[in-house]
Amino acid sequence: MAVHSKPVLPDRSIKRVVSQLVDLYVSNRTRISRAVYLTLVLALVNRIRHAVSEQKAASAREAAKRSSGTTSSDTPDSASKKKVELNREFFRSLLRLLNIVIPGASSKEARMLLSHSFFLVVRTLISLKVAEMDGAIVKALVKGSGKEFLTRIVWWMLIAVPATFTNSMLSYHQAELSLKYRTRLTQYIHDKYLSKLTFYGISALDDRIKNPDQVISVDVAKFSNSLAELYSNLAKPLLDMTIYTWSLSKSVGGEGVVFMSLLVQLSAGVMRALTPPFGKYVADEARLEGEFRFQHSRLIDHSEEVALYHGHEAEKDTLDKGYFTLIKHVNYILRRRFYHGIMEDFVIKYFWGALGLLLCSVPVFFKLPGQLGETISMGDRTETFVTNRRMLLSASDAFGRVMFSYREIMELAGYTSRVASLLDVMDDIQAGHFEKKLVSSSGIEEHEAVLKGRGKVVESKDIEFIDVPIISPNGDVLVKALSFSLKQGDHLLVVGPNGCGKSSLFRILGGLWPVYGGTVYKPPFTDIFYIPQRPYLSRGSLRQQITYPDSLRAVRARGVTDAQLLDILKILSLEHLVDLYPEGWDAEAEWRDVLSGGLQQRVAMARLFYHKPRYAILDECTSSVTLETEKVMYDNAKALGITLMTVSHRRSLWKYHSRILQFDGQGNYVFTKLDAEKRLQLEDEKEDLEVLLRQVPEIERRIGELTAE
Ligand SMILES: Nc1ncnc2c1ncn2[C@@H]1O[C@H](COP(=O)(O)OP(=O)(O)OP(=O)(O)O)[C@@H](O)[C@H]1O
Repeated sequence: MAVHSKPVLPDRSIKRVVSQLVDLYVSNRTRISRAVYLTLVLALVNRIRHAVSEQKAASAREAAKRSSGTTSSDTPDSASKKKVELNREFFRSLLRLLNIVIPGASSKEARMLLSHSFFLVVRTLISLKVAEMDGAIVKALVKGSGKEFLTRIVWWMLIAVPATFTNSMLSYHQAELSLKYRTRLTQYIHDKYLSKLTFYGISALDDRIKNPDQVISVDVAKFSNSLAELYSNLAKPLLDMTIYTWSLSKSVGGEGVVFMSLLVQLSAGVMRALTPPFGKYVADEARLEGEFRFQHSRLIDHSEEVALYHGHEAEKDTLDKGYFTLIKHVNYILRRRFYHGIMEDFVIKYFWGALGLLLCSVPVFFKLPGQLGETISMGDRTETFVTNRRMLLSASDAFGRVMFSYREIMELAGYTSRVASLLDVMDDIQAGHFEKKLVSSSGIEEHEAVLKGRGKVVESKDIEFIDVPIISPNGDVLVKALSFSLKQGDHLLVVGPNGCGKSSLFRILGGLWPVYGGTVYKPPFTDIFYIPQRPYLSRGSLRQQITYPDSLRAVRARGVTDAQLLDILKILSLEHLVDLYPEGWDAEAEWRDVLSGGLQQRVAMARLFYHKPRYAILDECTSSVTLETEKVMYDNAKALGITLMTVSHRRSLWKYHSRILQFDGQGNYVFTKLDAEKRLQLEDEKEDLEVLLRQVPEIERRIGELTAE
């Protein structure tokens, strides 16, 4: 007897335990389902809380770092080459840009986003309804009920009206949002870029941003587009996923959905790990595009010089190199996208599709508690299947789009990094912090220490430098400590060999370069006018060339008439310019090409006569005009009471000055009164002696020959 009972007992008890467990599960199914959902939601909330606190800690660390004066990555060019990842840095940058493009809850952008979101919800609800109607149509077909079928078709057509309107509205909103973001961002950048001489600092004093033009014109547009697109591509699928999964779980059971979601999550995790860093690729591509464009604009700017040198082959080499570097990179991205696309397609379309079908079959093969049970007819079963399948397709499509949007997010990260870097660098420059590759000659640490120092700038009527070093942006010390003073009416001549720092002195005076030490007393910026060797001719009318940077309204506000402007032109024998084009003063042209070098210098002088500043810096600005014109220019400038500060190698200009600052190119200088006549006489004598000295060997040789004879 005992022989029979031994194997049967455990079997029975296992069966009993299993059936008890199943009963227990079925009776508590709703509660278990809720518990599973609750656990998932809690885990999600916890994760978000953790991420937010991490973000806060990182921001605090960064703020502390900034206030202590160090930068996050002190290597030059770090902004353009830094890693692009979905990390804290990305979210910080994105948040900053979001605050700019959507400035507040009541802004136009926020309102449009709200209305966009409304239409996104409407579209999902319509799709849900369509899925149900789909099932009902098939059910009517299976049942063979023609009347019901036709009624359903009419409803189907009716729902198409709001559906198509919603779709068009979504596309319109997306394009409009992208445009609005771009406008906000461009305005913000323009305000910053063109204030406090930031545009100068970016190109001359800092080398982190190579092509600000590319970032402002192209990358900002791409960022705005990408952001607007991503919202639709992310918000809609997320909403779809939630709503469809919820509806599905009602008919196929919550556990099934949770189980499938876990599988999908797992495969998504694997996919993410295998996704190449597309964000970095995009940032690199944008940088290479910028460099290629820059090479082209250089060629346009210097076309005449290149043509005269017959330098087209050399330029072609440079352009080809730029282009092929870009194309090599783009090809590399294409190849990575190809392999990634295969994997993405397989997982999203086929693997998840199969999982979906399995899920849809649940109500067909298994009887779920709460279901209608035996009363399910063929038509109902078909309807459920078709509706579920449709919802599942939409849900998996939504999930697919969320997954695909990972790549879009990475691309957004690329543009975010480019645009945010520009903003960061502009902030740094406005705060007086520059990063530039230092000269490698010697004592980089010493240079770094000097570059960190700051001198004092005091506004005053006269000009005075007290122990001010002249240091180039890459740390080259041109003069260790310069001291001189200049009263109004003391005309100063600055001389010295090339590269000794003559123009740099005026860059400090003009506020372009920082004062690294000592004290500078100087009049306000508006009292000093600068004329360079190659005058800048702006885009615009002839009148604007004379009055630049004053606008027509400013000219009229000053009470200056065209007749007065013509008088200025007459002084410089430029009155014929007004007759050059039928439009006269309003004629617009590319003046840089229309006017010769000498004419351009005369126009620049006319500008000086119009502005009549207290001080004028004349940096080799008469190199292309005749001595007579030069005389007219200087005599008239002095007659207007302008104190002149001239950089020139021309001796003919000495007589207009009473002070001289002479650099020797070795870091030394002399500042004295200038008696032009005496100095000219001395220079003449010196030159005569030098000629004699050069003849001495010849004379000695001749004497030797004569003695030998
Ligand atoms: N933006 C810049 N970045 C780095 N170095 C610069 C920059 N501008 C000028 N320098 C350097 O500073 C030094 C002095 O230049 P500066 O223009 O003052 O010379 P200069 O005495 O006026 O010469 P020149 O008579 O040839 O005009 C040069 O070696 C130049 O290369």
